[in-house]
Amino acid sequence: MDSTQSNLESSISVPSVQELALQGPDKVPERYIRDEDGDGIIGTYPSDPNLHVPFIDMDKLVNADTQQEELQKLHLACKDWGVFQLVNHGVSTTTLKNMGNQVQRFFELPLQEKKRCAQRAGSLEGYGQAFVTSEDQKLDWNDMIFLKCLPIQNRKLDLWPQNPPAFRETLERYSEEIRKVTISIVKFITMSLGIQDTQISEGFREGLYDIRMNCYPPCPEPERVLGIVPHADNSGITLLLDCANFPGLQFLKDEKWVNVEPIEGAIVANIGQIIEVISNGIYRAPEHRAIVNKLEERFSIVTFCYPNPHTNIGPIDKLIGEGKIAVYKNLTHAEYFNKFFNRNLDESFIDSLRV
Ligand SMILES: O=C(O)CCC(=O)C(=O)O
Ligand SMILES: [Fe+2]
Repeated sequence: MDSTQSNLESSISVPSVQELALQGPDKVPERYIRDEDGDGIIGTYPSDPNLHVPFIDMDKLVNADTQQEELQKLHLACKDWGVFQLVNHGVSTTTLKNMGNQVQRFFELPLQEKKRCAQRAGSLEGYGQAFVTSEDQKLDWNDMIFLKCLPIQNRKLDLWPQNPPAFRETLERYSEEIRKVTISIVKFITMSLGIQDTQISEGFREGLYDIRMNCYPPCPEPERVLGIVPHADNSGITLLLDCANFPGLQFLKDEKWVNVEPIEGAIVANIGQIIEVISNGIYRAPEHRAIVNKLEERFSIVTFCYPNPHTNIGPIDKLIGEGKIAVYKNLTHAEYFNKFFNRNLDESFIDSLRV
C-alpha cells in the first residue's frame, strides 16, 4: 500500500461501547443517536421480512452434474443481490466454532487487556474503531479489532492478542481456510460471468486477507442506533461469519432492508467494489448495515479479500468491446486504495471510480 499517510487510514479513538453498555444505561448517549426526531426510524428504507438472501451450495458448483444449474443461481445471486449464503464451503465446523469462541473470549476480557492490542497512531489495525475523523461524527454501536492476516509478512503480531492463548493459532488457521474458499468461489463467480480462465481467482492466492472482528453489545435503544452505518465493501469479496443466532446484518435489496438469518455453518459472501469494477458493473457490491439488539450481544468475523497488489483494478477485457463500453476506470492497486482512503465520507466511492 502507498506509504503516504491518507486521511481515513487512521481513526480517532472513541469510547468502548462494551464499557458503555456494562454501565446499564437506559438511554444511549447523543453521539450514537441516528434518528434525531426520536421516532425510531433509522435510514430511509423499510425492512422486508418476506425476502431471503439466496443460498449457494459449493458442492453443487464442484459436481459436474449440478454445476450449470448452480452457476446460473450464482449468477442471479451476484447480479440481483450481490450477496449469498454459502454452504458446503469446506471451512471445517471446528475452525468456524473455534474462531467464534476465540473472538467472543477476546471481547470478554477486561478493557485494559484488550487495549494491549489498541490501534496505534496512523493505522486502522488493532482494537478500536474505523473511519472516525471528527469529534462530532455519529458513532456506530460497535467495538472491533482489525488485523491483516495474509500474506504472512503483513501481520503485525504485536497487535495480535496473546490472550485468549489460542487466539493467534486459531486466526492463522481460519485465514488459511478462508483463502481456499475465496479462490474457489471467485473462480465460480468468474465462470458465472462467462469467463473460463482462472487468472482472476488465482490473483487471490497471493491476495490480501484483512479480518475485522466485530462486537455489538446489547443496546437500551436499539432502534435509534446502528451497529455499522450503511456501506458497501471495498474488497474483492467479503466472507462473513455470523456468530449469533438472531439477525443483525441487513442488505439493501430493491430499496428494502433484508435480514440475513444466521445459519449455523454457513458463510455470508458479498461482492465487493473490486469485483463490481472487474465485472464492469454486472455484479454489484451491495449496501449493507448492522443493527443491534436490546438484550443480546452479537459477534461477527468479517474477512475482506483482495487480489494481490500487482493486479490492476478495471473491467476485464472480455466484458468490454463489441458495443460494450467500460463503465469503470482502470486503476493500479495503489491508486485504488489511495482513492479509497482519501474519499469524502459523504460521497459515493464507487461513483468516483466511474469513467
Ligand atoms: O457485522 C456485520 O454483520 C456487518 C459487518 C460489516 O459489514 C463490515 O465489517 O464491513
Ligand atoms: Fe461491510
